Amino acid sequence: MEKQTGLLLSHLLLKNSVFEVTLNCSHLVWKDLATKKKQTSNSIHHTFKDGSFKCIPVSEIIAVQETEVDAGSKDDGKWQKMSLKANESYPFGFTVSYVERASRHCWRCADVTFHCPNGTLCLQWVQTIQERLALLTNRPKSLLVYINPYGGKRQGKRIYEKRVAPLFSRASISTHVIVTEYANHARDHLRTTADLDKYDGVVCVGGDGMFSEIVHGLMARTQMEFGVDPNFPNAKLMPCQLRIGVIPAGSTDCICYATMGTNDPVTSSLHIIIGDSQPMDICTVHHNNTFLRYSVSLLGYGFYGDVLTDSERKRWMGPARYDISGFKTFLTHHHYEGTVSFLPATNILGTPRDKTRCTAGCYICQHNSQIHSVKKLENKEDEDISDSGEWKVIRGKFLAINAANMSCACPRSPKGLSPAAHLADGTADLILVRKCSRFNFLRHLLRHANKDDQFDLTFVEVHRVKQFRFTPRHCEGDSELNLTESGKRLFSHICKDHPACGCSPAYSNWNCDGEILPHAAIDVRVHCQLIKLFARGIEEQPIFESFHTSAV
Ligand SMILES: Nc1ncnc2c1ncn2[C@@H]1O[C@H](COP(=O)(O)OP(=O)(O)OP(=O)(O)O)[C@@H](O)[C@H]1O
Repeated sequence: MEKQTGLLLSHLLLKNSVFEVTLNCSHLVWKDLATKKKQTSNSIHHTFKDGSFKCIPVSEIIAVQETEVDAGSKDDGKWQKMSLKANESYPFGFTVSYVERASRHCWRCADVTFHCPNGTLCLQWVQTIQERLALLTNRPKSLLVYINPYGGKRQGKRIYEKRVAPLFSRASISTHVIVTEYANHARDHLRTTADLDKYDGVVCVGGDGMFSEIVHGLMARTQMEFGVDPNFPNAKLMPCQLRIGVIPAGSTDCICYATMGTNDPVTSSLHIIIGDSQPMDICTVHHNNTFLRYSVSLLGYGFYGDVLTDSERKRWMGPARYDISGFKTFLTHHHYEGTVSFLPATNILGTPRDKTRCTAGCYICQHNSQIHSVKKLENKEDEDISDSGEWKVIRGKFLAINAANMSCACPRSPKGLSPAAHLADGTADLILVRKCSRFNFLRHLLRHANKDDQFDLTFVEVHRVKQFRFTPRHCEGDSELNLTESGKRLFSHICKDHPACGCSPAYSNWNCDGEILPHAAIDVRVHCQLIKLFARGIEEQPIFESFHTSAV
């Protein structure tokens, strides 16, 4: 065995074979000595699959610990077949737990147990790997965890206890767990009493609503600490320091799909453990210079507002309520009149019609956020916003007005509302679906799930924006309308209560990340990278296929 500048190289026993095991600053590699010759001549993928060669980044090692050699025989039947001689020659063992990629962006925690000829060597391996892990300062050591026991199928507590807590414990992460007792419990605790200095991150176990609670709590706390008044629409909001982890246990889990490509609790846990970091933009929503809410994923007026309003009355149905309310809202086919004004995002990379997607290490997010940072440093952030000449105004009748801060992909809509939207580029995609026939609207909706472009329709337009405003017609300074205002409001309620009525109500509600806003007239502004998640964006392909050759 040699140890040179942080590198270990040993011949260790793995199952029945002797492997050459090496550790350098960035990778742990093991090769079956018996098949080493074959590896150099054959396809590396083949040798990878048969277990005779493996290379893992140190950054994806979860933990390492000494192992009772006898324990190995319980794990793997093949071990028992090992010759007595080999067993006697390698009486010490250590187990490395690491991230392994499964299908559909899912990650698993895999274990490999190496057997050593002596205790000193075994200890040296364990200590050296632990030293390397200790150098990874991005990993959380202490987490504050909120569990919503009523999200989704009410499995939050069970998911955490059975699938997440054991992984945190294996990675030696300490946790303080709070099971929420009422809606907004987590938000209020974070905003006021939580001792945030004690933690390296906040984890929520629940759905998108629970994530939104955490964002609101952390954002409120951060702005309070820095003396920023969020009621001021042009306030320069301060970014939250603590990263947020999301363990999916909700109905839609849009945030997990957008940031990890799956809603698998183990995958989320592993992203948290290895300390991944994915910045995200946040929208502020104001009404008449009063702060209403933050939005992270979707703001939807018209169709998506009506679906949410209806589905909230059907909470008892569980996740099925979205399909039923969606179908019902589609049939009612209401349109809404109003004015949309927006500030297009200019001088940046990317458009909503791009074929490229926001993926792990997204170049567009990096590039555009740099432009934002430079403007911020030069205090020129508001230059384009104050230039009223750049604002565009569209007045009309709309079936839906959506602002997507991310693709909003989920199993119901695999491409998402805006497939090319970015998580952290400082913009949102504003999608306007004008009044059209029910058939045409169905064509648009169906295109969210097939290969056709949902924006390539005459009644649909999409704009990448930094800021937008919506004023429903009944709120516009129109004297004729003002006279009939109260009558229209009453009329709209009658229509909403009786969906069979053919006419459209005067106004819809805004669906803000699954919450109904109390006002239809809103001002929205995108803030670049205000929060960070324990995630890395969706990986395009299993990275082991690209890194293994250089690492060997
Ligand atoms: N103990 C609790 N009792 C009642 N409501 C709660 C509790 N804890 C959290 N909530 C609220 O429940 C709402 C829904 O929770 P959550 O987002 O976890 O699940 P969901 O709505 O089923 O999933 P999704 O948001 O992904 O559709 C949230 O808005 C949250 O504020």
